[in-house]
Amino acid sequence: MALRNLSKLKIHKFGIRQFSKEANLVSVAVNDKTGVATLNLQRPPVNSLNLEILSEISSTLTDLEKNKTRGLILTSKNEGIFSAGLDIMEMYKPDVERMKKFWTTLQDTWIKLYSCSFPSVALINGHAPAGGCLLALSCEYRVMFKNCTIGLNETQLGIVAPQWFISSMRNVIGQRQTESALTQGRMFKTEEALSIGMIDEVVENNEEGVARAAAFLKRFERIPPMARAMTKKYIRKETIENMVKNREEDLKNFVTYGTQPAVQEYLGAYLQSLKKKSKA
Ligand SMILES: CCCCC/C=C\C/C=C\C/C=C/C(=O)SCCNC(=O)CCNC(=O)[C@H](O)C(C)(C)COP(=O)(O)OP(=O)(O)OC[C@H]1O[C@@H](n2cnc3c(N)ncnc32)[C@H](O)[C@@H]1OP(=O)(O)O
Repeated sequence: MALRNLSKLKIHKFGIRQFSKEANLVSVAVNDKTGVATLNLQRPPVNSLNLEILSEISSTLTDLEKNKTRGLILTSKNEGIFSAGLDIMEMYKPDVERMKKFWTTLQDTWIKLYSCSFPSVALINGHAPAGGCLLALSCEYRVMFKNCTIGLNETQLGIVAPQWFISSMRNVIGQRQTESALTQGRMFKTEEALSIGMIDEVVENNEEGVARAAAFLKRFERIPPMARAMTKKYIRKETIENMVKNREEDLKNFVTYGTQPAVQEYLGAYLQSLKKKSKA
C-alpha cells in the first residue's frame, strides 16, 4: 500500500494508473497490485462532516475518477466511529453563506460518490448515524463491525432527512422499511441492519473487514469496467437526476428550514445532550 502525495505521484503499473494522496482530514492509500483505493476519514474525534472534510472527500473522489481507480473502500481511521454524520455546528447558529457552501459541498460529494464509475464498499468500522449512514448507503456494498449502529436518525433531532437521503436508503432496503426507520429516526444495531439488508456482511475486525471488502471488489475483476459503470449509471440515474434537478430548491429548503427558531432549538438541545453525555 502506498500513501503518498497525489500531486507528486502519477505512475503506470500493471496497466493501472496508480496514485495516492495524503491530506489533513482524509487520507488515501492505493494498493499497487489491485488499483483499489482506501479512503480514510480522519477528523477527530468523531469524523463529523464539516465543510472542510466534505471538500476533501469531494476532491478525492474527483481524483479517483480521473485516475481510473479500480475500486474504493471508504472507511474511518478512527475505529469505533465511521462518521457521526453532519457536523451539527455547521447547522447550529450558522453563518448563512458558509451554511450554503456546506450544503452545496455535501450535495457534490453525494453526487460523486453515488455516481462513481468504480465499485465502492463502505467498511463501516464504527457507528454511522445520519450523514455517516448516507455515505455508507451511497456505496455499492457495506461491511460492518459488530456492536455498532447505523441509521438515519434525523427525526430524533427534530430535523427532516432530505429526499435524496431518503432515496439512498429506499434504494437499499425498500419503501416499507425506509418509512418505518425514518419516521422513528431509528438507529439499527449491526445484526438488525444485516437482517433488513441495510448492510451486507458483519466482520470481527479491520483485517477481516478489508478482506471482505476486497473480495467484493474482486468480483468485478473480469467484468469489463465500461459495461459495469454504464449499468450502475442506468440503475442510479433516476435518483441522481431527481437530486440534480432539485438541488437549488433543496439548498433553499435546507437554509430556510434549518434556520427556523424551532429547528435551532432542537439542534441546540441535541448538542447539549451530546456534550452532557461526553462529560458524564
Ligand atoms: C424539507 C426540508 C429539508 C431540509 C433539510 C433540513 C435539515 C436536514 C439537514 C440535514 C440532515 C442531517 C444529517 C446529519 O448528519 S445530523 C448529525 C446527526 N448525528 C448524530 O446524531 C450523531 C451524534 N453523535 C453521537 O451519537 C455520538 O457522538 C457517536 C457518533 C455515537 C460517538 O459517541 P462517542 O461517545 O464516541 O463520542 P461523544 O458522543 O462523546 O462525542 C465526542 C464529541 O463530538 C461531538 N459530536 C458528536 N457528534 C457530533 C456531530 N454530529 N456534530 C458535531 N459534534 C458532534 C460531541 O458533542 C462531543 O463533543 P465534546 O465537545 O463534548 O467533546
